[in-house]
Amino acid sequence: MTIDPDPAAAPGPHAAPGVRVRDLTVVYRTPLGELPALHGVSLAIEPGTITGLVGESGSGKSTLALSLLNAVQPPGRIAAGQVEIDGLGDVTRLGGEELRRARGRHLGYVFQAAQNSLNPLKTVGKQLLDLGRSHGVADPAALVHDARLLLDRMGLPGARVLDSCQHELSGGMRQRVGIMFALVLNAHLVILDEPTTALDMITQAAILRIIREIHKERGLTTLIVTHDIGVAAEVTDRLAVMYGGRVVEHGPTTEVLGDPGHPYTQGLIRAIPRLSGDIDAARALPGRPPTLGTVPVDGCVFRERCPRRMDVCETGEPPVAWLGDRTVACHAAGAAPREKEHA
Ligand SMILES: Nc1ncnc2c1ncn2[C@@H]1O[C@H](COP(=O)(O)OP(=O)(O)OP(=O)(O)O)[C@@H](O)[C@H]1O
Repeated sequence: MTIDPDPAAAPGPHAAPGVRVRDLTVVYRTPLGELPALHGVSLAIEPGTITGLVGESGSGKSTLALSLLNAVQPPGRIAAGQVEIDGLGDVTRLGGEELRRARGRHLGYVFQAAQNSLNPLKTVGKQLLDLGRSHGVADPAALVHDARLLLDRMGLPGARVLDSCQHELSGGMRQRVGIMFALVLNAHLVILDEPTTALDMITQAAILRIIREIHKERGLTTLIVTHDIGVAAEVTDRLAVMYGGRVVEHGPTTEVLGDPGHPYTQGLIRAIPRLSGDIDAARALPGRPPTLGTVPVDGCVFRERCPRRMDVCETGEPPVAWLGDRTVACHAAGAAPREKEHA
């Protein structure tokens, strides 16, 4: 595919960008006032990796993913912090035309609601050409060719899908169309929010494999949001675990899942039968995750559900401790022998 040169495009065409999120706070306006969905989040996404964002519903995964595109919508807003992306700078300061061009060309994305985000009145092919035009693609035929190949690769009849409108496609087909749109402009930072939730297990496994292949072939940096630890285990190199608007653990996926350092990660893993190996050993995490209105203001946000709660957890925000290559935000991390997965 040929794309006109973009003077604002600083990174080399094949450079996988790194991302540094610093002290990011995002608030939503609620009847109780503005409340933080992300509270001082810092996270470094390494170039060339597939990073997974995991955590229960409401932990802030989608809000963080949207922040990387500076796409948090009212009643939400980025209240503090930066999102520094190699080649783009601090995207929280981008707006208007600069931001529009960054999305699509540099930042490919598919949001959670992608199954329903197509224009119902236009064929997929027409929408593809609109996308190409709005991003200055010089060779529309090559764009269509690339899109068809991507769709074929994901097990869809590419030519027919391009000629179809949204209502002619199943939820799983639409989801794959969304992934195609995220990849077709050759962006080097790709953000996929729950990319495979509408797919059956076999198709899901195939799509995850293809996402990984394309990630490698093109030298991408990829962020995948999922509530499914199995998906994260299958496809990611690194894992960031979120709870109550914080990243509580972050590191290589094999380490985070193999020897979780945060009591919340330990609980998440124990709750999954297929990783625990024994269905009887799977135990749901007691209690429920907090909502915006119930996240504790002081101390550790996880303490109400934590089996290792100490006095200091009531008042002190947990410091970030390094465990090898990993960060763990817990007062107890490293202080005592950790629970084993089946303990
Ligand atoms: N438009 C909004 N208005 C008010 N609160 C919101 C809005 N969007 C999200 N929130 C709140 O912000 C918090 C984080 O939501 P977010 O969608 O980022 O979490 P998530 O981990 O992606 O959840 P899920 O897995 O259910 O998508 C939640 O408490 C949610 O209720």
